[in-house]
Amino acid sequence: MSITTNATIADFGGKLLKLKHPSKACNCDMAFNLFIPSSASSSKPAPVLIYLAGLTCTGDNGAEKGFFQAKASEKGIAVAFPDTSPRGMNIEGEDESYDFGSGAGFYVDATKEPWTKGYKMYTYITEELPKAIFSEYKELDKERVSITGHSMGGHGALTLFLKNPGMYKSVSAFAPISNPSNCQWGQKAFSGYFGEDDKQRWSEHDATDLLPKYPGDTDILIDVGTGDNFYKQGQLLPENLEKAAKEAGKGVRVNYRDGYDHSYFFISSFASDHVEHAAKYLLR
Ligand SMILES: N[C@@H](CCC(=O)N[C@@H](CSC=O)C(=O)NCC(=O)O)C(=O)O
Repeated sequence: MSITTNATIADFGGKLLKLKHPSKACNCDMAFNLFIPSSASSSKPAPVLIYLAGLTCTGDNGAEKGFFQAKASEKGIAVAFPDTSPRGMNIEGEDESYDFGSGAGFYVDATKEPWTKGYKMYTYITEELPKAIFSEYKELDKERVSITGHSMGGHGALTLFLKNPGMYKSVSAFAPISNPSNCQWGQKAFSGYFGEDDKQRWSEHDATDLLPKYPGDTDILIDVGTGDNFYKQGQLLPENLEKAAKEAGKGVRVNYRDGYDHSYFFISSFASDHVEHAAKYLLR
């Protein structure tokens, strides 16, 4: 699987690569960004933190506005910033709304036509992208991977971690969609990608349902802004995840950040805390 380098940008002592590769899962070329710290080498490979972005985003948003690289460079951690959906599938309705279709893959494998044609972001993030990255970049360590994400990407980070015990060393999230089966964004996405009636599958991609079933302890870090309009509208529902954690005796720490909104100003303000959280597990 070949990766094309479209740009190499000096960044916090390391390099930010703008990349593209053919994806079988998504049935199209997928772009992504990859930050490699200067400390990474084939004899001392760097661990990787995956950052999953939210609705309307590409792999550029986190790389250009998230401010992860400062702390990642200091800690010697690489950061991968994938896209949020396949692109250009020519499916009717694909570009009609910001919260479904292009830019809104929800990190699931669609089971409902016509979305099965390429909306396989779960397989892409858990299998295909890591395979491509680790076969190309010997300076990165495939045994040490953590995951984080924002909003829809926070949902992705939490569910991929909880569905795959051992795949990721740690998880954290910024303003995650924490209980998608019970909010408008999640209901629209799951109805479209899985069908309205397949509630079992909805539950298999819902962090609040998955957490109690996770084998073992968790140490999940979440930040949410109290000025976040999507939080106020009930799209995020972190309290439901906290309640599930309390009942199941799992570790989830939600920091409610006074006055912060849903934007990259919020993400960049707390990005270093999330890299530190990943570092605790990636570097031990
Ligand atoms: N256009 C939409 C709002 C879209 C939006 O706010 N997207 C967020 C993620 S929301 C959850 O996944 C985002 O990260 N946007 C990109 C950015 O650079 O800020 C609307 O009008 O409501």
